[in-house]
Amino acid sequence: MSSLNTTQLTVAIGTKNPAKVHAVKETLLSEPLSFVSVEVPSGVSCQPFSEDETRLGALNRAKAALVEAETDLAIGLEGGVSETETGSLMLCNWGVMVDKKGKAWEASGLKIPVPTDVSDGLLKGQELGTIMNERANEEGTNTREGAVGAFTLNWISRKEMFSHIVKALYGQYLVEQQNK
Ligand SMILES: O=P(O)(O)OP(=O)(O)OP(=O)(O)OC[C@H]1O[C@@H](n2cnc3c(O)ncnc32)[C@H](O)[C@@H]1O
Ligand SMILES: [Mg+2]
Repeated sequence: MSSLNTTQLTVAIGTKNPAKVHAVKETLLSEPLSFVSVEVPSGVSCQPFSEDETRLGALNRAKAALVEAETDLAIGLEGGVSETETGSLMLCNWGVMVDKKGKAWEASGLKIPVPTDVSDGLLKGQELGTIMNERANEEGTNTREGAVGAFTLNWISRKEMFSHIVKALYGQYLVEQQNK
């Protein structure tokens, strides 16, 4: 595992959701980076319903956060669902990192089937966050363990899942710095 061999860089995170913010900060803790989190629009629907829409949401967040916070780099993370060929739903998650020169690095994360009782609600137009809160009988599950936590009995948390994406983004960024 390599590190960034340069002076301190600033990184914007395009959300205030702690599950995402902590995923970025904790994963990149040892790097010469400082972070700022900013609330930005995803530019897609509240409940993205395809890989492409989820990926675009992550890209839009990254671009908007870079402009808003005027940082060297920015990261956008977005959660959604995608439909399989047989009509069932999968949780899907995307991340995009951008720099000031307009370069972008992207990665998708874990995909896991959505149980039918949850997908029934999604297909009726309900948001995943709302369904998961009702199921758990508490608010804000999307800021903690998330749906992926509920579907795996917390063997994988939302933060951990996004952390994997952040590693993939940052690793690709480092490869490009090395090849310069
Ligand atoms: O504040 P932001 O960054 O928007 O955080 P969010 O939890 O709303 O996250 P997304 O916008 O990326 O997620 C899109 C939708 O999918 C829901 N969602 C996605 N993944 C989820 C998860 O693991 N647990 C609960 N809800 C999730 C979420 O509530 C939104 O309705
Ligand atoms: Mg959201």
